[in-house]
Amino acid sequence: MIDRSQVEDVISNITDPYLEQNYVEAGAVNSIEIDDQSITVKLTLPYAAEFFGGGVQQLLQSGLSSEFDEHRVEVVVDWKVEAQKTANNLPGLKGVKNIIAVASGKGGVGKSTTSANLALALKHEGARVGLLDADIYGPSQGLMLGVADGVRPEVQDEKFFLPIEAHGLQVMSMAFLVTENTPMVWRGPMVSGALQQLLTQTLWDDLDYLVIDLPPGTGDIQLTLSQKVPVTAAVIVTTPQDLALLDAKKGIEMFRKVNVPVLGVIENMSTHICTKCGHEEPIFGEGGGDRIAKEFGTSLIGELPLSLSIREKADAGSPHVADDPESPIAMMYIDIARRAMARLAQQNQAQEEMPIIQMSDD
Ligand SMILES: Nc1ncnc2c1ncn2[C@@H]1O[C@H](COP(=O)(O)OP(=O)(O)OP(=O)(O)O)[C@@H](O)[C@H]1O
Repeated sequence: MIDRSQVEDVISNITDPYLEQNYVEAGAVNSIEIDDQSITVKLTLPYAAEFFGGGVQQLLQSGLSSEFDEHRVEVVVDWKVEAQKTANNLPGLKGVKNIIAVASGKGGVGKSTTSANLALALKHEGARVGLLDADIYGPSQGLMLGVADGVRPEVQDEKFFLPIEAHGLQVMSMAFLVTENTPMVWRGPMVSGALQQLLTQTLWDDLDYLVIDLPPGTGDIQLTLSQKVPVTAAVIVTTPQDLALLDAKKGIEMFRKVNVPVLGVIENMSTHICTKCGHEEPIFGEGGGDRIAKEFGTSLIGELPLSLSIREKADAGSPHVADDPESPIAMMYIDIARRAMARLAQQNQAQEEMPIIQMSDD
């Protein structure tokens, strides 16, 4: 009779590319049932994996079937996103399991485009996702997600906003509340107050992830927001130029200072792909994102090319992942989303593994 440890041995030879752990050490094995004729393994991945889960199932199925060829092997893979601890143990937000803040050291690096595509990529894998445009100085998510001009969120009980649905995301933006005729002059404290109101007075409906597109920069506003908003973790968007990298470093340092875990760095406009011949060239230099990530003890979770279609699709209100989810560029965003989800899922694990420092009086 086969015993459980033999089955676990086979499973522990298979490493999840996003968790970078095998499925036994990742704690993903739910149950193993063995009898004379059959082996049934149930796995629960800690990140949304509507598509990727199928590949994992096949890998395990073939691995186990070839090892135990006298048995009928059945592998079932599902997924569940758990709420992770919030940074600084702030009370979480109703209806939201995890908040991912997307930040950049400076403006114009593609933070908003990346946030939109990242949110859509999380949704593509089956997660329930919200997107909060906190880029109060230049809110662009409404346009990018094709929300028609003049659309306003419904108000419930004279107190709560219902987020606007766009491409399957629950979206909220200050741009939905003001008109071109009522421009706002924001001062620091007003920004964080308004943003907190947007966050807490929106009725988010059972979200696995809320992506927050933060205002660019690493000044007081961003610092206050990172301390007051119950974020789970942050990602930093940068471009490969030296100056942008320098600012990205400041971003990482800022989150460190306020104890917000950084899931990693996304390098945008990494290379240029020629629309005529398809040749790919690193016009802004190579490997910068990777270097700063390593220098600051985090990692590069993805690179995106400078691509005309990324800009065109975003400008047209239908970002790449929504418009062409099977394309190589959409796959890059989806890959980044999976890596971010996997890192996030490992937050509590990492915290649990941290040594507890005992203080004594003597
Ligand atoms: N990978 C890319 N390839 C081509 N164009 C891109 C890419 N990423 C973003 N863009 C374009 O670059 C411009 C700036 O992008 P975006 O608004 O997302 O930047 P941002 O960092 O959010 O800017 P800000 O901080 O000023 O709000 C947009 O026109 C967008 O379509």
